[in-house]
Amino acid sequence: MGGDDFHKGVKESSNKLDGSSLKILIVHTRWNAEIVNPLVDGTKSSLAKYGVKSENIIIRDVPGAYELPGAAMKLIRQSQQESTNLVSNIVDDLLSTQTLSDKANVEGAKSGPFDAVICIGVLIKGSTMHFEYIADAVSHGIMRVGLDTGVPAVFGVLTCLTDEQAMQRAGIGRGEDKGHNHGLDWGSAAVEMALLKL
Ligand SMILES: Nc1c(NC[C@H](O)[C@H](O)[C@H](O)CO)[nH]c(=O)[nH]c1=O
Ligand SMILES: CC(=O)[C@@H](O)COP(=O)(O)O
Repeated sequence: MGGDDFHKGVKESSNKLDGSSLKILIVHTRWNAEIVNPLVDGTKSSLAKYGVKSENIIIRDVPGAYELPGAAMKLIRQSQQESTNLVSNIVDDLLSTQTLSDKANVEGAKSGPFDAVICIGVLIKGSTMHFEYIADAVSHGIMRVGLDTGVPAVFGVLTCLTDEQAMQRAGIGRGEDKGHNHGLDWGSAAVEMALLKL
């Protein structure tokens, strides 16, 4: 597989997606950084293409893929708690004399909870069953993050049998055909799911 084969099933939304109001979390691994970093770059460029402001893209890193679901859950819960605290502060101010805008007005980055999370990592099969167990746990874990928090969670973890397979899917293949950077698809999926409504 190569070239256009990778995203045969990926279809951009037919709707015009405006991500300018969104706050997106990216959690990526430090394992296989030489492949993960291009995937993060592809994701960021896709988010920018849909209007997501750079100050509203929050990026954190973890050791490996196994840490992705826990980190995403922890950071989303923190953002939701901060949002709750902000609302209660505003209510307190409504009861006092302070103006609402003094509290609600946050310079720069958008405050409040994340609108989507993108978990990025690269698993490459070794000589034991470690790969299978991590891949299974991480895919179910990231699904749990989305379902338990209500924040759309994009599965940005490559599960590859060889380095070249991973490099191709990060758009940095060794041959003439560099492949397709799947981060481009993960960014658009995050924006589309963040904006999904009735
Ligand atoms: N082999 C790979 C790992 N292994 C490390 C685990 O993800 C985890 O960090 C460790 O077991 C401690 O909990 N991680 C990757 O992201 N990619 C690999 O290929
Ligand atoms: C995905 C992995 O954990 C894998 O790279 C570890 O390699 P091994 O199975 O040879 O220990």
